Amino acid sequence: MFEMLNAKQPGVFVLPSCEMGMQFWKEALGSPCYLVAPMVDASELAWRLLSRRHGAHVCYTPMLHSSVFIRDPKYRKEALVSCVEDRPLIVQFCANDARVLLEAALLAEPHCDAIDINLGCPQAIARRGHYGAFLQDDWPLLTDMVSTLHQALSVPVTCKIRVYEDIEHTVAYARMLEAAGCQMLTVHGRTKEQKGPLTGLASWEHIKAIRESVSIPVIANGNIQCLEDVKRCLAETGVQGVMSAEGNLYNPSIFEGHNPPAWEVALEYLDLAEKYPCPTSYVRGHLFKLFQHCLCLPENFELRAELATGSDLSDFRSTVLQLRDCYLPYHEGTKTWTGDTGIGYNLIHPPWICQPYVRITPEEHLKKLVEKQNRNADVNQFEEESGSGEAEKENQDGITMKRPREGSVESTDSKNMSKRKMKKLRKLQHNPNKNFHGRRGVDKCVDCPNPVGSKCDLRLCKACCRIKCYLENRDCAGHRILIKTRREKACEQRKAESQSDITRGHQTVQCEHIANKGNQNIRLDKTKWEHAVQAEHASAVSQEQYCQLHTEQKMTIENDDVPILNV
Ligand SMILES: Cc1cc2nc3c(=O)[nH]c(=O)nc-3n(C[C@H](O)[C@H](O)[C@H](O)COP(=O)(O)O)c2cc1C
Repeated sequence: MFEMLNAKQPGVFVLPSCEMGMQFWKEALGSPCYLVAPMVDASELAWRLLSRRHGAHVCYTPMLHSSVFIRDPKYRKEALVSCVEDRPLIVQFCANDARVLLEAALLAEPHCDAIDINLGCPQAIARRGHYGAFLQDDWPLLTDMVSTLHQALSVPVTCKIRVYEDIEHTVAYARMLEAAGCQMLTVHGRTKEQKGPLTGLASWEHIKAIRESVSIPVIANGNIQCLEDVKRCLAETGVQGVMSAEGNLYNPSIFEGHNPPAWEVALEYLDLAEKYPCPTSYVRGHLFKLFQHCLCLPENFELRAELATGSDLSDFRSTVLQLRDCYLPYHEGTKTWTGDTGIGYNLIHPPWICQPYVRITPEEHLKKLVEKQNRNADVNQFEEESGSGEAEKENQDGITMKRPREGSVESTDSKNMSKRKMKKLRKLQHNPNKNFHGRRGVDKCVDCPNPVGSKCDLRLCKACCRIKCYLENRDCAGHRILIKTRREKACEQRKAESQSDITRGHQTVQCEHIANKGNQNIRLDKTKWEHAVQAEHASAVSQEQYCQLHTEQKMTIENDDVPILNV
């Protein structure tokens, strides 16, 4: 057998990393086939233990931030809670610096069986932080990170990746990681563009191609909703194991091939969460997923609100027990379930049974979007013709705006707000926390039942205060809301710039380019946006100002998730 020198213990010979990988999968992990994915806010200790009781062989921690992990002992303590039953355990980090990652991994290695690097996160936050799937084209950096861990750690380093569209390129990527010292590779068979409503199906073809080209163990991820999918995936791709995320969240017994009533696993989970506490938001998130179909039924809207506002485990337990009391007679057959959920789609099982969450396909999503746009266009045309509701008008800057209905949030001072902010404000205005009935010693906000900000002169909660400040152009020192100050600052800056007539003609062209995009959120190239943030204090920078200040720079208008400049 081929052997090589061990850098950690000179004079000792070790297996090459590919063979170490197989040995690691067999001996340290116990030849696992069923793996529970790393999941932010969801694969916490209590959930991992529940999943292990129901067939999971290996679990991952949620993704941890390597740089925060090394500098913040509190984060470290809270992020890495485990116990003896919680093995084999893989700790996942995101990172973009080999030294920082190594420092974090050295702190975590005594508590786990391997360190995983997240190379699959496709979210905007990963783009901004430069980690996850946004590192997939920086092969020298990845080689550095993987090889640094491989040489210095006493536990193996593993990676979780997404695929490229091109199979050959994907295979080359996997081989590069293997050569750098990665000892197990989890392949999520979707590209980094396949996310949110465009998630679609994962490609097992890509996973199979990787499996056939590397010698380290490969774990398949994507399209796993039930045990039949697991078996099919193992047979079709030849991988060593299969990882589930959403399938596991909606049915923690997925690997047992069992679909239990939701209250059974929910009560078991609540017991575990009592023993191994975690933030209530995680518990609430799990219960919402377990009872997703029941909570969509109109007769359960009150229980749904109860779950949304529950503040401790006893509140959650009470909601679960009420749901159980409601559906147990149907489950036991003493009452007859008609099978009509009235929620507009068909379920494989009755709604109280844990079952997969089936997303609409990207094609359906796009079709719906087009239909919605057409409907909106019809409404706008009707309103314009009849002179009612929203119609388009031009503001002083020549930007086309929707004319708002009177009395709505938009009606007062909306031209400075982005669509996203408007949506948030509208939501807050219409959905204050109606279930807050006041806590002892805490006054209610003047405008809604939420608790008042203790330092707010207006006697409002933060959400209402922000709305008031937007509408009345004011600041709130207590809530540290600086709307008036920022607007004034922006105004002064604009005035100063309009006095300067350098490259005036060029500026006009650029401004038109921006203005022609209407009052939509315009997505700008990240580095330029960051430059704008640093140089001109983002919140005070409008698109127009940005444009004036950067006339020479060619702006990229992207169609992807990057920070948004608010007008
Ligand atoms: C709630 C949630 C949190 C996630 N957090 C992480 C994470 O921390 N690290 C990671 O690599 N992937 C994360 N993912 C992605 C999953 O690990 C997995 O790759 C993806 O959901 C596809 O698997 P599935 O089809 O079984 O859901 C997360 C997914 C979900 C649903």
